[in-house]
Amino acid sequence: MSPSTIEVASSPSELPGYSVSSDLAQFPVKVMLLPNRGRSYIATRTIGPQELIFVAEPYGTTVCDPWLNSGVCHYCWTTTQDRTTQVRLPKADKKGGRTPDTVMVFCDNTCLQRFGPDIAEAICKVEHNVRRTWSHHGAHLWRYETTLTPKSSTNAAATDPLAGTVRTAHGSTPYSALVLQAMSIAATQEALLKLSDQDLSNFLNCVWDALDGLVEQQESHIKAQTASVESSVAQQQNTRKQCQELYPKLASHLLKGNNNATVASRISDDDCEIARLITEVIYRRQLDPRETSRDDLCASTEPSAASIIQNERVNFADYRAMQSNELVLLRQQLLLDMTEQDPVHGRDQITKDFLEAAESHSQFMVQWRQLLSILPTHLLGCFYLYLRLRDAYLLQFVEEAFLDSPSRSLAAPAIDNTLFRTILFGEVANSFGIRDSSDELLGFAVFPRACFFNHSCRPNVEKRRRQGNKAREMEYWSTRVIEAGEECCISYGDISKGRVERQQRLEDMYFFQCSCVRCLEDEAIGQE
Ligand SMILES: C[S@@+](CC[C@H](N)C(=O)[O-])C[C@H]1O[C@@H](n2cnc3c(N)ncnc32)[C@H](O)[C@@H]1O
Repeated sequence: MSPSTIEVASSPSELPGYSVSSDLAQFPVKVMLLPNRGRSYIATRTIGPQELIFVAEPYGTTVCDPWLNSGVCHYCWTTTQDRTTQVRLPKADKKGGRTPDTVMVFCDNTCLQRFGPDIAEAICKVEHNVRRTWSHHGAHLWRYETTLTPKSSTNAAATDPLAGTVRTAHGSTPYSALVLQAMSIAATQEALLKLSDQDLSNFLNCVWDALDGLVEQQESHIKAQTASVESSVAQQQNTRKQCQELYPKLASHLLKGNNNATVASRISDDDCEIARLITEVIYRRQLDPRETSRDDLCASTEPSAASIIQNERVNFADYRAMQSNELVLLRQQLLLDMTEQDPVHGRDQITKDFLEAAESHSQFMVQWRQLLSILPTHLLGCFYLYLRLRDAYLLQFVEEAFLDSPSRSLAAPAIDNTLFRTILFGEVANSFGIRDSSDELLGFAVFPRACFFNHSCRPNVEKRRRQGNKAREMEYWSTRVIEAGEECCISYGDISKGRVERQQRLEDMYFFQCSCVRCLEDEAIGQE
């Protein structure tokens, strides 16, 4: 068995079906691989000062929580207080129900149409479910298929429904085997830190695949019930209730211990922001026919297909091509966990919660909890976010299955750990903050094709938001003459400090050691 892998290409042209579009070809830059700096934009000709050299459109966006209700447009990020033109979603129930909390605001219907009304509606539904408080109330409604086995069981995989098998490309693997495989790669935090990228990646694939297998097995029972044509009203209600309880129960069971304690609502505003961005990306990908028929399109000789590829707008292949920061983030968080008791993140309390394994009832759960005990708190937070999203999507799936008339809205999205990790760890250190004229952070967005701009503490390119109806896009302007073949760099934030402070900030926030010309010069003359 080999665990799933995340596809990270070293150059976009290595991706199947990925071609730099004619849109990109019009700009005087191209992507090249540079020693120790990865891929970067290089000038293809001499660029004059104050030239527009690149325009990027976002693929995933989110407005920060404090601004949700304030009139910041989810499409163009301008602020409008004109309630006569504003569109606020979700819309109030026509039957006169409670006015729902605003999740998205658009300047007007034009901005909504440009964003995509279906996607906006779907994001609002997901947000509603993501914010649902998890508690153990009513958890008895969820019953595992078989009786849980006692602690002494030696053949957990055969008898414990939570220790079943995971479907992989190479057949079925017991969850317990995946957990043991992860433990054989690293059984302590110190060992984890010493792993090569490849081994750490294998380790993470085992852990995430085991989690996926566990939740998919449980979800499949509910999905099977919704598929049953003869399901009576009573059965439907029961399925809905079971669905409502599945994820709180699983989270409690898998991440905290089966002690019937309340599963605290762990979702924070930050998590909701990222959940909205992930959902937008998932829906944009789902609506993109190239994602499902990319190979067919590439093979087709139809002019229409060829022109889609040629003129393609930013798409999920671009997103997938971004550098994933999963491994560096894990190492950073692990070090943080090991070196300091972090009162801000409540490490002690969370660890205690997660490791409350008093009621371990199977060999598998003992091993699973051992594995959890070495993972950084941050990763456990990612598990929670993942379960939250799967919960929200499952609720939507069940609601749709029982609708009397087919819904006009988008179908509940599908998600697995590979897709989730690609989106989440692609966003980390790759998204751009969106600020207003007074430098207030309004939200953030991922511009996949702009992610090839490397950083320099003496940049020759600056980014500006476009104006008017293109305000969602980002422009990149040269700040001086750039010679043909020269690297085009922006700055990743504040470059006003001394070398040591600048480099420390880049390492903490963006996980790399800056080797820009200014840093090298500063270092050569001993400038701190
Ligand atoms: C947004 S990405 C830029 C594109 C990236 N080079 C790639 O191949 O995908 C940021 C990453 O590029 C590299 N990078 C950017 N600026 C750099 C610099 N000044 N010195 C060294 N590495 C840099 C680091 O690996 C950083 O994590």
